Amino acid sequence: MSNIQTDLFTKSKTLVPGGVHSPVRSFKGLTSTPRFFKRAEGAYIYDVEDKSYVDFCMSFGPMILGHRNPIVEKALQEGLTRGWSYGACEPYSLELAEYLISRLPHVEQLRFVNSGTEAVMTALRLARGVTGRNKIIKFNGCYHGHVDSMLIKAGSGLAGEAEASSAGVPEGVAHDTLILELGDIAGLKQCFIDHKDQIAAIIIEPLPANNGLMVQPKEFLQFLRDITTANKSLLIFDEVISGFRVAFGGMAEVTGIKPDIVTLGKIIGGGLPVGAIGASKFIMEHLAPIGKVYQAGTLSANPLAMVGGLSTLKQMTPEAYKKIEEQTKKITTLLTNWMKSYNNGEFAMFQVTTYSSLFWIVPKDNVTKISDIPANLTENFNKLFEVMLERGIYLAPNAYEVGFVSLAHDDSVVADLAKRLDFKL
Ligand SMILES: Cc1ncc(COP(=O)(O)O)c(C=O)c1O
Ligand SMILES: NCC(=O)CCC(=O)O
Repeated sequence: MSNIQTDLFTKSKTLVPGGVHSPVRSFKGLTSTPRFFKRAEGAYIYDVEDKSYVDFCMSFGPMILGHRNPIVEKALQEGLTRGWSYGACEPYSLELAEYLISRLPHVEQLRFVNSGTEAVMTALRLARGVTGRNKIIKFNGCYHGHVDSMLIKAGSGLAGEAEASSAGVPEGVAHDTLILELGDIAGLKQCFIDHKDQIAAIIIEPLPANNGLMVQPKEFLQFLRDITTANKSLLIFDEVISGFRVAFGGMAEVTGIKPDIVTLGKIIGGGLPVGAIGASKFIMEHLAPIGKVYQAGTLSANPLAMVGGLSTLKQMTPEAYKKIEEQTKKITTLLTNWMKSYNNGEFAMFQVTTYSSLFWIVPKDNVTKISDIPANLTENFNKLFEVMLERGIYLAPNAYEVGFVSLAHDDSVVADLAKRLDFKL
């Protein structure tokens, strides 16, 4: 590692806590220090010394077309000439809203915010406002952004920690979050008995992808739908990662299960800061200015972000989804075979769990809940990560984060990946 990178990190640590603006960038537990990147293009990201990396972090998901997609870039350049924030009504959010609503059968209205975290924060307040109840059920290992009440047994940067919960969350807030294990049907039934008429909503990542990739059986999601309906509680699908990633309509489309409220983010901004809450007109009209649930934002529905989102989504055709899944298969097969043969089987314990264009490198198959995750995951992942980094392959720097493939990961990138791994295709 060169001094240029370590010097930047040293400087960064004097200016920013831990040297990072988000903990999952920090290379915690790794031998190397964070790479500082100066530009990105297609499937590649380039550090300040101009070393290229095949990027499988892809900004943690939004860049489904790859970096600097020319159509998005042109739309953004045109957008810039119109000014980039008005704090007033504009037509660009209507176009994006119309595009989304016409394709999401469970959404009649939506509201744009600036991040997935804001979307979840609003969804929870809305669920409470609609039902007049306070308690929310969340699942161990699911991450819903850095909302106080959701930072209890959360995933992402808290995954794998003994407590997996944040300091600074008042007891009163935590009291209203009920934590269950994924798949625990008996526990859920009991919970609805113990807290009769108090549960506002169940929130779940219908494809949990923040504690590794813990694919849930459809029957479990259907059970959540049924038990919430039976108890007049709401079902919130947090599709910040899975929305427009696994299919245009996310896991709601894949499973045919309709949530009452959906939270969106990442891809719907195409790499600019956007989140959204969507639901029926009845639920959404509980929001101010019509309803009594307050929600607001200076930069909400930022015109440039709206244009970034729409120009991204318009390129996600059924063929595009087919293509990205084909490329993911090629990449994960290559990685699996390489790991089997590398250095006398040093990484042979790993396999690659894949769902659509997401993947997770893990020493076990069929992980559906936290207790299935092998204890040796981080130790082995950290070794693998360093080898990959050295060879110019950038995974998210944490064993519990998933890998993201983009449409820019074409066959030439797959061939280059093989070359970087010294692996014959
Ligand atoms: C499922 C899920 N919900 C919410 C969030 C929070 O989104 P943001 O980081 O944009 O605040 C994330 C972020 O990774 C997420 O994966
Ligand atoms: N899977 C977790 C994230 O995407 C969050 C990224 C961040 O908080 O920086």
